[in-house]
Amino acid sequence: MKGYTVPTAGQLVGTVLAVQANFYRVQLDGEQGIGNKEFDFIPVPSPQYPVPNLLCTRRTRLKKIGQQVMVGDRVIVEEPDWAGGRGAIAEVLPRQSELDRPAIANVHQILLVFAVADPPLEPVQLSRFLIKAESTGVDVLLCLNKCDLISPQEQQEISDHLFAWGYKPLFISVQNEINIHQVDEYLSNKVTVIAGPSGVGKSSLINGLIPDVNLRVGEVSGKLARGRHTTRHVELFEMRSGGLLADTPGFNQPDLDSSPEELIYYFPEARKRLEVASCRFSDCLHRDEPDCAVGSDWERYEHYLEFLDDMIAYQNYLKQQADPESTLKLKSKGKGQNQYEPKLESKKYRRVSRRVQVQNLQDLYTETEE
Ligand SMILES: Nc1nc2c(ncn2[C@@H]2O[C@H](COP(=O)(O)OP(=O)(O)OP(=O)(O)O)[C@@H](O)[C@H]2O)c(=O)[nH]1
Ligand SMILES: [Zn+2]
Repeated sequence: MKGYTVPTAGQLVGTVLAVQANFYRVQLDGEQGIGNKEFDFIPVPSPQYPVPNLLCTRRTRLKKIGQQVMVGDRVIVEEPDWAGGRGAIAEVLPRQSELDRPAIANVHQILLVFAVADPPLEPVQLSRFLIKAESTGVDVLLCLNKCDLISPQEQQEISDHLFAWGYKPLFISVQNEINIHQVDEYLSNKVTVIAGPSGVGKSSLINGLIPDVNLRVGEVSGKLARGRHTTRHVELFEMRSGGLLADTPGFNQPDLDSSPEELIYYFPEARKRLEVASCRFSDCLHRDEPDCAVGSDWERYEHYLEFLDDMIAYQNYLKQQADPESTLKLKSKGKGQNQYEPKLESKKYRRVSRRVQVQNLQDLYTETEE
């Protein structure tokens, strides 16, 4: 082992990879010494942490001003203790973006993974995930796994549909190692969140991208930031390519909870039309209004109408809830579909209450870290 050198010039900047009890695991930037052969810091890189990380506390000053530190945050680290692998976070740099589920700052892109077969590709479900991803405002990458299960013709058909939707999917096969290097390339030096329904091969893919992550494919436990009590745990994993990857807690149908007016902008093919023309009415919902610039002659129009109905129903529900005279209650029919029924007793909105529960856990988690 070589001696360790402490960089003198400039500040130490790094990225928060995980929050553990009262500590923040910070990966220091390459130019600060990590990855730079002149420096050979302790702790020594391990297969689990290819780049040495510092376990940091949060400066009292940050606590006083109520500055939270979240996974993905870019931070300035002071008082590095290289031998002990410790440091202190002195400052949080301004966030470029902030996702709430999972709670990660500065995400560059969402990698949406679906399978072309087994489970079958369901257009409405894919659309729903795409809409949810688009609504975050970060870039969306679409990977279609298990391409070993379909013919080139079938692949072409899917590709044509998705092109009409405004996407250019990358067909991959984790099993046959098709285009995996391409995924690695897309993710290199970026912060990516992976999402997608169950069984499409996310864990298998992550296994291939992250060294020694030891995911047990097809099992419930041992998964990357997933499983029974891991929904609130968020962590960025270091990829061979230098990128950082976070998994999302498993969910099959993401909630569409933005406002109905925004929905159209989450469809790239419709958004394109609105970039070159305007509807007659500024509050046009693009259903049957006269002189609508969006129109109905596009493949996903039916999806749009379905999601719009969901969102309007959800908004009405929220209004009803605010009204103490409310007589409606929401019943989830599963698969993201909701139904409003006369309220028998004053119960809380189930889906919201579940989310509130998770949020409370998250708050609790953050609080205990203070
Ligand atoms: N044919 C084929 N099967 C694959 C491929 N990739 C993964 N699988 C299989 O698909 C099944 C599901 O894979 P997982 O990696 O557990 O899927 P997941 O998306 O993580 O699923 P959840 O953990 O439920 O969210 C496993 O049996 C894999 O072996 C592929 O490229 N081709
Ligand atoms: Zn319109």
